[in-house]
Parts: sequence; structure tokens; C-alpha cells
Amino acid sequence: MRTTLLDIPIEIVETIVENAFEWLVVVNQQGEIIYINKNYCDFLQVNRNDVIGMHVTDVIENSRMHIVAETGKEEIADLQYIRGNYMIANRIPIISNGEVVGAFGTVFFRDTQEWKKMNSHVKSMLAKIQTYIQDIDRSVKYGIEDILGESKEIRSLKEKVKMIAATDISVLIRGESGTGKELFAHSIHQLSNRSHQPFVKINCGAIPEHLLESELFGYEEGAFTGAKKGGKKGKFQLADGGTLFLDEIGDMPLNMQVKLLRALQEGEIESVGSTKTLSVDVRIIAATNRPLEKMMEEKRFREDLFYRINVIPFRIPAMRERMEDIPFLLEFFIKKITQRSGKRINHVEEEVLDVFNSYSWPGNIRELENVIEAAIHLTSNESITVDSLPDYIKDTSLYPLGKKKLKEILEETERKILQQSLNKYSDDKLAAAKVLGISKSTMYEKLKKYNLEN
Ligand SMILES: Nc1ncnc2c1ncn2[C@@H]1O[C@H](COP(=O)(O)OP(=O)(O)OP(=O)(O)O)[C@@H](O)[C@H]1O
Repeated sequence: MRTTLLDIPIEIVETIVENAFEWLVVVNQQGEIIYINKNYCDFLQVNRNDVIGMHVTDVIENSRMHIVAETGKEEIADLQYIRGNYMIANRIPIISNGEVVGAFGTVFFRDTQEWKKMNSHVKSMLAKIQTYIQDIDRSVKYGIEDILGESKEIRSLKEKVKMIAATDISVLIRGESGTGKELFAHSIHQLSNRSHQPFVKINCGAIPEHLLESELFGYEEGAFTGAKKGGKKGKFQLADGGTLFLDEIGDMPLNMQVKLLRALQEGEIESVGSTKTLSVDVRIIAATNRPLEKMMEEKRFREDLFYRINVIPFRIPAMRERMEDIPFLLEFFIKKITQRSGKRINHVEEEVLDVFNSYSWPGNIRELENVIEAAIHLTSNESITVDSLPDYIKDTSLYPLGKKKLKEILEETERKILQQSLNKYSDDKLAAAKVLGISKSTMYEKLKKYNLEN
């Protein structure tokens, strides 16, 4: 193999590549990084020696370099989201003796000012089209394999999903916020016979009352001032043949509940401003964290609608009811977040799990994910420690009553405090005993009991 490029000495080529405005990465056929330039490492906040040999997807989020190294098909000017920025990426296969042996990729940025302008322009455009994407997106994001957890409750819910998915029966998913109601709704749709048809979501609590009817049933041209030319399809029409996910159904105003019930019972809808009825075929999955039974007593939720949607009740337990799932979720979220952020975590302090197990998780899995994300960003090394957890988690930790006896809790606490004092006084047992207000002999007794002598 030649070692110079057009007779330019290799050192000069190296200087050019290292300092190029573009960021450069080269992978072998297995998708492992064999070269990455310094500027790219600086942007990714990684150490070059650490990442050489790693799979490119473990270092650069959303990378497709390994795919190009496999297919041999170049990808030019592809928009790639890295560390909070949209970049333009080019990926070129490297061919030697007629065979694809790897790929090199460049990520383009020329003038940071210009790039910032372009980046925020792309972000605002994407935000604008997000609502339309949701309307036309026929696929669901999650499947049953994305539901993590080995607890009895989660395993039996997953079985239930498999049993009910194929039927067309309405499902009402109950559970606190952040327990995974939407995730389960996706899974039911994905396993149903309607999986190739649309899954359409509407958040009944987030849409102003006067717009909810037209959002659900659509409107005709000229139905009201500001109505779009040609009218607009409602979620029922968009979901025709598929599944309509009515999120936060407990927040639906009473007058809309009547209209919804009619649509469900008759399988027909009427757009706002139209006199014609349209047949629609949708499966309903509804979700709420509201106490519907109490709301029915108070006449805030219609009983007939409740019985129509609650054919199969489905209750997702709160996080604190299935603490045994925390280790799985912790591992999963660390992987997900580090892949996205490019940060590396290779150790979790044992006490972190103790704190997690003692906290009551009112925000459930969503809160757990946020806490892990915060800890990953707050840690200055590659380890998640109790110190990197938000204070409120540590301060309000509650013991999961019913799981441990008082004696065990006291012993665990005693052990933790002893350990903490030894750490603080660099294993000086006398200093630790003094600060804890116990005698030297009591200290030694306790250290022996908890196996902390060394
Ligand atoms: N069992 C699980 N395994 C993995 N991730 C989960 C699980 N349950 C929930 N999540 C994740 O937690 C987050 C919250 O889930 P989801 O939006 O489905 O909750 P929700 O109950 O619909 O919340 P809300 O009532 O606030 O809309 C999502 O990022 C989801 O992917």
C-alpha cells in the first residue's frame, strides 16, 4: 500500500486531516472506529485512545457508518442529530480490490455562527411539522419488547397484552402518570391485526374544549372562521382501520363525552359543519390516571361511556409497587442516555440502588429516567454515585414499608452511617467513634458486626 498521497509526505496529510474543518471518522467493515480526528473527539468530548476500536454507534449517536461499511452505499448530505445539534453528514464506503473494507464519514460545519443559525432554523421547522408528522405517522414507536421489567405484575400485563391484542375490544388503561400507559397502548396496537393501519393519538386533556370536537371528528370547509380551505380530517378518520388512542380521557369535557359515546356506539361520525355521517372503523384504547369511579359519582364522567370503554380494564402498577424492576430500568436508561449524549458510565455505586429503593417515585418511570439522566450529566467521572443524584431524592427517601422489618432498616442505616464516617475520617476508627459519640469498644463491636473492620 502506498503511504503518501500524490507524493505529499504522510505528516502533511496527517496535519491536514487532523485540523480539517470537517470532522472525520473512519470505520472498518465491522463498524469499529479505526481513525477519528481530534476536532471530532473534542466535539464529542471523548478521548481518542478510548474510542479507537469501539463500535461507532457506541461513540456517535445516530451514526449509520456501520451500515455504509456493510452495504457499500454512500450517503450524502444526510441530516444527523448529534449532541443536541443537527449536522450534515456524508458517509462514503472505502473500497479496496473491489471489496468494501470500511467507510469514512465527515460531519460538516464550516462557520459556527452560520451553523448555529441553520441549526435553530432546522429545529424550528421540525417543531412546526411535528404535529403533521403525528397525523400521518402510521407506525408506532414501541412494541412489547420495549416494556422492561421482570416483576410479576409486568410479566402478567405483558401476557394480557398478547391475549387481548388480536381482539377489537376497547381497552381502558389506568395508571399513574409516567407508568407506561402509552407504551402499553403502542404494544397492543403493534400486536393487533390492525398493526399495518394507523395508530393515532389524541390527548383529550391538552386540547382546548372548543377545538376538541373538530380535532376528533374533523371539520368541513367554511365550518367556522379560520377553518382551513378544503376542511380537515379528524382523528377518527385518520385512525380509520386502525387504533385511536384517547389519552387522558378523564379530562374530556362532559358534552364531548356524549358525542364520543355516540361515535363509538354507532361507528359513525359527523364532521363539524357537515350534515353527512361517515362510517369509521376504529379500535379504542383509552388511558387515564383520574379516579373515574369517583368522577362518575360526582357526575363528571358518564357511566355509559365508562362501561363502553372499560371492556378490558388494564391497570399498570406504580413504580413503588414493583421496585424489583429498578435494576433493569437503570441499566436500560444508562445505555439509552449515554448513547444519546456520548457520555460514558461504567459503574453505579451500590448505595444508588439503596436510595432508589427507598424513594417513592411519584413520577414513576418517567421520573426514574429523568433522575438517571440528571445523574449522568452531573457526575464528573464515569460512575453514578449518590452524590450525583438530585437532592430531593436523597432527602425524601422513604422506606418501602412492608418490604423490610424495622430492625433491618435500622441496621442498614447504622451500617451506612458507620461506612460514611470511616470514609470521611480516612478509616481513622477513633476519630469516627468520637464524632458518632460512641466508645472505642462499641465502635469495634459494630465494625465487626457489619464486617467493616478493614
Ligand atoms: N416498562 C417500561 N419499560 C421501559 N420504559 C418504560 C416502561 N414504562 C414506561 N417507560 C418509559 O417511561 C416514559 C413514560 O411512559 P409513558 O409516556 O408511556 O407513560 P404514561 O403513563 O402514558 O404517562 P402520562 O400519563 O404522563 O402520559 C416513556 O419514556 C416510556 O418509554
